[in-house]
Amino acid sequence: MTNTTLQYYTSKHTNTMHSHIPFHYNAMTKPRTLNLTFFMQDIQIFEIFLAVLVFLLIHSLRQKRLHGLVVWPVLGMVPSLVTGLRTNLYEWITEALKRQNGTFRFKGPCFSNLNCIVTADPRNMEHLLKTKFPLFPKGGYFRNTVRDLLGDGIFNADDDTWQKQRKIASIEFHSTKFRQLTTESLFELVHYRLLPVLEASVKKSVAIDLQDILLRLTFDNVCMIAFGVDPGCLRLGLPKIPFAKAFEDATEATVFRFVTPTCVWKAMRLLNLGVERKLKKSIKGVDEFAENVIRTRKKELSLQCEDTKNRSDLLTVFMRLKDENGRPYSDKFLRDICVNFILAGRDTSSVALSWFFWLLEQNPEVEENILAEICMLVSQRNDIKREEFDNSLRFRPEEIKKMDYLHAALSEALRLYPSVPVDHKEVVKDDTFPDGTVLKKGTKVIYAIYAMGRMESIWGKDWKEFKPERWLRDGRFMSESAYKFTAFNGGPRLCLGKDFAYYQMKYAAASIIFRYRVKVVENHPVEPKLALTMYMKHGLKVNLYRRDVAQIHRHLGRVQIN
Ligand code: HEM
Repeated sequence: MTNTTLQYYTSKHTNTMHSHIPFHYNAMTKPRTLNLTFFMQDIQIFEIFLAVLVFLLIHSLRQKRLHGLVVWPVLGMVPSLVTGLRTNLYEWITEALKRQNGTFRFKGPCFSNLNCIVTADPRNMEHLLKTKFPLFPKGGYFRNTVRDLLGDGIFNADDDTWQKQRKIASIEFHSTKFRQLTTESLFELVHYRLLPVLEASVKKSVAIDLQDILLRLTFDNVCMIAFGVDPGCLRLGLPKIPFAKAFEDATEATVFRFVTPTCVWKAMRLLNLGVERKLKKSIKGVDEFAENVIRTRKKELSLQCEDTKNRSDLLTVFMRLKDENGRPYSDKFLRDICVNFILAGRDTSSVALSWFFWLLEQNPEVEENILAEICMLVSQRNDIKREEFDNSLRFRPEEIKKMDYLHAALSEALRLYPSVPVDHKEVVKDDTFPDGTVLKKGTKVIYAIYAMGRMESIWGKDWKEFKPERWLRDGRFMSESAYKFTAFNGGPRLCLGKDFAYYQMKYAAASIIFRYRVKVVENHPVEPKLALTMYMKHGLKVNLYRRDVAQIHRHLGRVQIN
């Protein structure tokens, strides 16, 4: 660079915005001249950098005002999402939705599969789940991502394949025989397995992971309903069960696909690498178990054993039926049906119960009210004396059904901590949401169930409070619109197991609360895990203490005893 050029730079910079920068030029010293040149170039780069930064800042603030989140060039909203992932993603979504009046468009990099509409607006929910139901199937993206594990089962199916399964399963779920199966299997599990495991921990004075124990309970229970087989996860010693482990690994590895670019996980599957290798292995474990049960059941059915005639589990029900061509359903289809029901009922009730017990500890007045309701109901029995109310008490189905306050408390826990925190649909035809959001064919829609339970516009100013009373009118449980309280989905795809889930949760909760006080271990961290279901990331470590009989009798004393 010549001196003239240098002078040009010098005068430009000293005369304009950088006149404040100290600058000494000595034409006799060549190396100094060079240093100076670089220094000046640095200043230019710095200027450009500063200008870009200011531009980005103004642009980002404008975008944030428009979209609720900062939109970066190329990366879109991904940097904000990373912040959410490092803290609590569900809270992050909730805050973004609150800023944007219930709906926002998430913009990811154009090459990613992250672009979607996120909503928590009840008007949109009704539109999505009921009014325009055919326009919003699960869609190809979801189906392809979970097909290896779920096949063509109810969770993963749309249109005719879904309708067929839904119809048969719905008839089955409402049949007397099935209700009998669910009540009896739960009774056995609670009294002969759950309570002995809990009592053992009390005797040894050791803390237990209540979430793990409840997961074992619901896993055994749903396997009895779907396959008619008890895997025996919930037993003293809490054994490792290969099928349960394979199922857990397979779901975790499948979830991983949602956060991996499609081409990447497909390449990994092809090359049998990493998580995909684990997924393949665990699906093999699930399949082997299913094949074995299906083979044995077929044999039993062909022999017309007396035992099989009374079976009302889903596998046996579907095995007795024929498809539209008059042929028995294939083994693969039977496997898909059972695996999907296990997924649906495996962890949803147990994680809901875990959050419920955690909330209960912070709201002792709610626990007292539940205990009072239980005592009031059992005191109405005319075949038992007050002195006989002890650990051996077993609730009757009609008593469980009448536990309105407990029902309300569980609904309140599900409002704040829904087992399925977010769900997804795909748009198959251009449409517009009632709130004016334009939806193009192929757009993914995420409905934020967790956020919906925390909207002041839906639940009022006291939305933060754990308040079962908000569900009660004159002491009776009053359900809320499925498009405001979306924990069980709504419309034609409303959770099929909702009634059973409430019965199961109420039975297990009442049986525990009647006998024990549940105390969370001091400083035990409680936060949600990122998964399809809202697990507690570190489980729920608790100590159990036998309930004081005097406390039970105090409640009983307040009600009329026969
Ligand atoms: C607290 C407990 C439960 C909650 C919060 C819950 C929630 C849900 C939700 C949100 C869906 C919609 C999922 C989707 O389509 O993406 C669903 C569907 C379903 N649930 Fe549940 N569920 C619970 C327990 C159960 C249980 C115990 C069973 C069965 C034993 C069950 C069976 C089903 C089935 C079969 C579907 C699919 C319905 C369809 O697509 O037509 N659920 N559930």
